[in-house]
Amino acid sequence: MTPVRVAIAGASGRMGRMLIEAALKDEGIVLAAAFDRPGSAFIGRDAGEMAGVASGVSIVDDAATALAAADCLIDFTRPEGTLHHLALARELGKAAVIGTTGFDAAGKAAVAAAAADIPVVFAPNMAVGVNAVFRLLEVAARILDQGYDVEVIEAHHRFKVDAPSGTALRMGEVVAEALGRDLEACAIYGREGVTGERAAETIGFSTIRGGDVVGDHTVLFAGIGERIEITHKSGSRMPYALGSLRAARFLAGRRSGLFDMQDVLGLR
Ligand SMILES: NC(=O)C1=CN([C@@H]2O[C@H](COP(=O)(O)OP(=O)(O)OC[C@H]3O[C@@H](n4cnc5c(N)ncnc54)[C@H](OP(=O)(O)O)[C@@H]3O)[C@@H](O)[C@H]2O)C=CC1
Ligand SMILES: O=C(O)C1=N[C@H](C(=O)O)C[C@H](O)C1
Repeated sequence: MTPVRVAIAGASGRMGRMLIEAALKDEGIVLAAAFDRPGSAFIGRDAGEMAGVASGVSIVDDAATALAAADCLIDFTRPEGTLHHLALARELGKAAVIGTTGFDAAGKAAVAAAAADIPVVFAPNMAVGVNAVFRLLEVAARILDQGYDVEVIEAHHRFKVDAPSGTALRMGEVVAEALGRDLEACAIYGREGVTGERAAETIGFSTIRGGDVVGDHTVLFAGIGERIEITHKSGSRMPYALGSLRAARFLAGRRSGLFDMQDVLGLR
């Protein structure tokens, strides 16, 4: 199969570096370009430098030039950056894999609109294990639909800027959907003061931030006399990177459409 040429946004970021390392080891992928924001101290440096490899690809600051050299954008930056890069990908007719989290409703709608013209994988977590957990949660929620309080607890490193994590929110959506609830109406984000007793239909979210925690997620189903916890713990960012490259290969040859990792993994 022809290798997929990828352009990696946010090349010097935690995920950007991991994606570059993974792309350089993957025979089905060509690192066509890596880019960062204008003014970044990393512009002009070899993209493989941080992985200890000479890639021959310099980090550039011109997203359009980077995308022109590629088949697929891979973007783990911030919502405003991603939407800018996605608009360029749309103009140039390139595919996009988006891992960025923290979008508001308008941002999500903009991603969906772009997918009318180009193929897009948009997922808050690219790791295979987390996507397996989404399915386990569906099953658990259907069985534990009476008498169990649902709480989503997540922990991440001190540098993370959005909360709850995109993964925690998706876990809440999966459980809410399985229980026939509307997450927007039933979510409780943190508690403080005299809150009163817990309302049965709510889904609670708790966020921990500290140190270098890569990403831990637990969904707790708490009943009277027993508790069930479904937990995923990330020990490395590599599973996110490998899932993203799998997503880039999945998009090859597709003309348009909005997909997530459940599609990529054939779990629908
Ligand atoms: N879907 C998934 O599987 C995963 C998703 N994520 C998500 O990916 C995103 C990035 O995470 P992480 O790599 O840890 O973050 P980092 O802060 O380490 O990296 C972000 C990168 O994006 C760049 N950037 C920031 N803002 C903009 C902008 N407005 N325009 C262009 N580039 C920008 C940064 O450049 P600069 O340094 O100049 O600011 C940096 O290179 C987050 O939303 C996170 O939640 C993370 C892991 C897995
Ligand atoms: O910012 C991170 O690090 C992560 N973000 C994603 C999220 O918000 O769910 C995925 C993973 O948990 C790591």
